[in-house]
Amino acid sequence: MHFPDLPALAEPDLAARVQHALDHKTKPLGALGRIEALALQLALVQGVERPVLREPQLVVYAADHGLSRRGVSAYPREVTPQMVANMLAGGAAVSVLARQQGLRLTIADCGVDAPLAEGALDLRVAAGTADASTGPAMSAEQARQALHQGMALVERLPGNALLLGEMGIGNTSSASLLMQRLTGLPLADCVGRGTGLDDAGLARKLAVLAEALAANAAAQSPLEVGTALGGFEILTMAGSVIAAAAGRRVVVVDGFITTAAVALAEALRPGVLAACVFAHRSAEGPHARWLDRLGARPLLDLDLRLGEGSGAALAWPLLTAACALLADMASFESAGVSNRD
Ligand SMILES: Cc1cc2ncn([C@H]3O[C@H](COP(=O)(O)O)[C@@H](O)[C@H]3O)c2cc1C
Ligand SMILES: O=C(O)c1cccnc1
Repeated sequence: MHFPDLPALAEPDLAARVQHALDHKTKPLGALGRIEALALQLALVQGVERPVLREPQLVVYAADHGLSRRGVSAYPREVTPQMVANMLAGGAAVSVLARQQGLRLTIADCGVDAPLAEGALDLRVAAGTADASTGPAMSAEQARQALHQGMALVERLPGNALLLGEMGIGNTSSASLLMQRLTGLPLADCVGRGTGLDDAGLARKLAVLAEALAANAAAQSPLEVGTALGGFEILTMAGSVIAAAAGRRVVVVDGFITTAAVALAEALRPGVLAACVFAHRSAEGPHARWLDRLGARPLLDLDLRLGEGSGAALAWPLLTAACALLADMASFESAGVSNRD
């Protein structure tokens, strides 16, 4: 499988110029804290001293999972198409936030187990994955198709920012399985309550996911692991992350499931992480641990555990603020403010 080359984002000269500009703004040195680091990252992603964010695209990647028939979620499988309809009708949390933040919202059906909803983008691979507790979730060909469609989608979208969202009952299970295989941590450290499982539900989820690991132990490479344990929405998203990073777009990562897509993308095409801004630390138990492993420091910590791209949308104004401050704040010199010695 061929993935595009990534631009070299670590340009020491550019980084030094942007840091110099930030250091000479009218504020105590470093006083805008992580907003300064964010501005620098956005400059490096775009390869310019003054990054400008244009036509941000929030894409919700939706699909069903064979595992959702095994009692791994607190909610039934039918919720996936129902929520897709709700998103398209404007009533989901992500619909409200996208509207409020001026983000264009695309609902990409990557493999929902229902007919294509009117208004959804058709990236359907199949009507849900196979049950990963008994074998691979998808075929190698399906994995390739999902990755390709994710890359092609980004190449068609305008703008220079991709905000990741997802919908798919059971997809915290797929994300947990990917986390286990990509980090090597014990399964129990990779599994959370998802939509709100109780203790008995969590124990059941753990047992089913242990079966899935055993059934797919032969998968070795990142592509094989994604094929065996992924979902169509997660692989499509991973393809989009690679294409976005290759095209110098910033990727705004949401919660646990989108982190799975980004971690898989990083395993497939090392370097994509440099283009990723992690919006928030999800309340899904293992998310904090995975972020640590990735060396990622999320912007927000709001106890969100929704997905859909809701956290990415909530963090969006911080990115636009970082660009505005870098572009428009006066320097000590231009404003005639005395700098420290
Ligand atoms: C009404 C509803 C709206 C949602 N929006 C996002 N999710 C989130 O919950 C699902 C993952 O959790 P699990 O693995 O436990 O099924 C995903 O669809 C995710 O986007 C929702 C879940 C529900 C029930
Ligand atoms: O962190 C997330 O994205 C998440 C957590 C629980 C359920 N759905 C999504």
